[in-house]
Amino acid sequence: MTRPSSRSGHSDSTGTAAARTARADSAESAGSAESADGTDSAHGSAPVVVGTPGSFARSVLDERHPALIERVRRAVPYPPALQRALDALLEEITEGVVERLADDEPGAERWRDEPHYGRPWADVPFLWAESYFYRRLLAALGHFGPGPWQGIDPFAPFKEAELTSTKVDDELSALDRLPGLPAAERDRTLLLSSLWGNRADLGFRMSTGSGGLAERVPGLVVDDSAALWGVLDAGPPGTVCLVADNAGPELLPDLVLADHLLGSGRADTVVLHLKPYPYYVSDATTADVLACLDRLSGAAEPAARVGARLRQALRAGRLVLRAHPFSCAPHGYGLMPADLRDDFASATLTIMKGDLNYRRLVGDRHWPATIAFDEVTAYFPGPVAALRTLKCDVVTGLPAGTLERLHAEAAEDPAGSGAAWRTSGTHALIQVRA
Ligand SMILES: O=P(O)(O)OC[C@@]1(O)O[C@H](CO)[C@@H](O)[C@@H]1O
Repeated sequence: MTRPSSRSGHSDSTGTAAARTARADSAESAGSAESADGTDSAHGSAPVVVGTPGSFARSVLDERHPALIERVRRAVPYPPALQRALDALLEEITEGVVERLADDEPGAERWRDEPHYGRPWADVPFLWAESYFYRRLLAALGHFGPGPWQGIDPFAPFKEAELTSTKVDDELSALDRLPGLPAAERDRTLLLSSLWGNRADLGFRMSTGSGGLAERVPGLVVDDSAALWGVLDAGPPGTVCLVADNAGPELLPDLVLADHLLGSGRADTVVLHLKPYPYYVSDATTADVLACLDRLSGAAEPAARVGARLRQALRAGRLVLRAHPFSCAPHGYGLMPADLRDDFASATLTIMKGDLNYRRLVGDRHWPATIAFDEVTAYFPGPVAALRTLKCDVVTGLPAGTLERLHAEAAEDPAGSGAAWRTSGTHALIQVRA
């Protein structure tokens, strides 16, 4: 069942978007350390990712976005007027320049002063272009209404197919092996399940050999998990902010991890940050959390018990859902508004899930892969961890030896593109700045 998501748009509580972007751009053009996304670095700022010909970003703009329009068109029987709006968007992103939202589009005023209109989509910051593409797609499909398509999630068919697959039942049944594990192994298993869930395949299987977690560990290029638990165990339980990424196969292990943090005394409150509207195809909204709770409650034990505890935690205010408009903003967290900054500053730890949140956390830039994670997250107002499978060019905090090994492996792989480890989802990282 697809629950209509709430009506909202990208609000900007730090003055107009243009003022922020102009300030950041001028800072960047002045060569100061502050970058267009607010991330500071002693190294100054690396080049912002744009759709350079032949780049991964360009393949997303030229191939993935047009393909997504066709997937959405096939999955939902939209009427002729919305089909025509999809046609117009497809033509614009493949042959045109960035156009404004229509003046009568709900929330258009928050995008009006952005500085990228009239430029080719490939020339503007990739993070901005992707975010704006999804906002334009929802506009084309009447998501913000008024009208019969208001609140309809165009990606619901894809999310539903993932969540109802029998593979999820198999994975959830593996939870029955958790109670028998030593506490430290339970911690590790649930953390790795949440991490690899970002690869959109549940990782509860604790067994080695069958593609279980042990087999995936070689793809872990940075593992700061000990530091993560160290932050959580350093004092009395407080608030953990879990910034969610994808729904279904990623959100389920994220929710199980949240239940574990609450149940093992690592957190007295978990604030689950969601998207206020459908975004990047599978990003999780409140409707997706409710669908996951239904899925858990309908599964065999112990998954059903986890679902019941999470429902109780929601009712008791120990699990809090948050859908801040900035979660769908086309900027890095370096430009986050004050209220969101306060959330993260007051948390024992903020856990950022997934590739997009990583890009927004460190800054969507071609950083040297070995630049310290602490350095590019120095602006962040509290302890922060990233759990992410690598699905784009941006990476930081790699030990030099690891980078050399990855380059050597890529060079030996005749089929490889030389940088597949950066974008294929086969590698992952757990990074912490305490
Ligand atoms: O945040 P997620 O879901 O882990 O990954 C999202 C993402 O990898 O998909 C896009 C390519 O389609 C990237 O630009 C973006 O970072």
